[in-house]
Amino acid sequence: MNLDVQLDRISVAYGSVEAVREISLHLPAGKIYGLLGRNGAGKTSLLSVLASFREPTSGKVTIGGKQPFENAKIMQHVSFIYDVDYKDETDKVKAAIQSIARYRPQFDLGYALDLARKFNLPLDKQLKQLSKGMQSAFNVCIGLASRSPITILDEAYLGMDAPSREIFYRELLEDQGRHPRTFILSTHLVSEMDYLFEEVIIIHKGRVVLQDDYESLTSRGVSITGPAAKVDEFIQGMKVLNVQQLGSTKAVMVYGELSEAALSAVLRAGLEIGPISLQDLFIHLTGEEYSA
Ligand SMILES: Nc1ncnc2c1ncn2[C@@H]1O[C@H](COP(=O)(O)OP(=O)(O)OP(=O)(O)O)[C@@H](O)[C@H]1O
Repeated sequence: MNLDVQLDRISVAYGSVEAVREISLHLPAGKIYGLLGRNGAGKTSLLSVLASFREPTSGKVTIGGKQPFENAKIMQHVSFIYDVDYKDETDKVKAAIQSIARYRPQFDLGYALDLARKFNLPLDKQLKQLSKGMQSAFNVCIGLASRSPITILDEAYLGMDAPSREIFYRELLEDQGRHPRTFILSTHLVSEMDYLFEEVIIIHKGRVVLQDDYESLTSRGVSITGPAAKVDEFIQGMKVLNVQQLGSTKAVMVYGELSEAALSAVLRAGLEIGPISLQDLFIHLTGEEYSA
C-alpha cells in the first residue's frame, strides 16, 4: 500500500488568525521529513490536519489517494505523537503500553518494552507521576513501537535530556532501517537533528518557504568571503541570505545553484567558499527580511 501524503492548498484559520496559508506539499512514502518553523509558524496546525485531528479551513489532504478525515482504514496507519497532558492519567506505564498495543495494528510490544528499558522508564509508575522528560520518552516509545507507516512526531523531545534524545535519534534511524516508513518530525533543535532528515520543509508565517532534500539544500547554500567588491561581483543574481562586513572584507551567505565554472571562478578570484548549515539556512530564511 503506497501511503504518499498530498496536501493541496491547505489553510487553517482560527477566527481571524491564519495559521496555515494555502500549503501544498507532496510527501512520498518512506522518508524522514524535518518540518522546521519558528514559534507560531503553523507547524502544529499543519500536522494536526495531516493527522486528521482537525479539518482544514480549506484545501484537501489525501493519504494514499484517500481523504483521511474520519476514515478509520487510513487513520490506523497514522500515529500523531505530541505533547499530551498526562496530569490525570492514572494508568501505569506498562499497562498504558499494553492497552495502546491493542488498537495499533503494527505495534511491537516487545520493542516498546525494550525502548522503555533503554529510556529508564519505570514500568509500574502512573503516567501522571512521570517527569516531563519521562512523559516525552514514553511518547517516543509509543511513536516508534507503533511502526505506523506514517508517524508524525510534533516536538517529541520536549523535556528529554541530551542522552535520552541521543537514544531517540539512534533508535529512529535503526528502526527506520528495519521497518522503513514515513516520519515527519517537527523541531526547533535544527543543528542537533539535521542529520536525521532526508527532506526538509521550512515554513514561515503559515507558508512553505523551502522544501528540498537535505543534501541538495546544504550543497546549494554557501558562504563566499573576500574583498567586498569581488564578492559583490560574484553574488549578482543570487539569493543573498546574509551579509557581514568587517572593513573591506565581506562574508555573504547565498542560496542557489552554483555551477562548476562559477565555483572555480570564485576560487580563481581568491575568494573563500564555505558550507552553510541547515541551521544557518533556517535562521536566515525565517528572518524578518523574508517575512510575508
Ligand atoms: N486553538 C487556537 N486558537 C487560536 N489561535 C491558535 C490556536 N492554535 C494555534 N493558534 C495560532 O496559530 C498560529 C500557529 O500556531 P501553531 O501552534 O500551529 O504554530 P507552531 O509552529 O506549532 O508553533 P510552536 O513552534 O511555538 O509550537 C499561531 O499564531 C498561534 O497563536
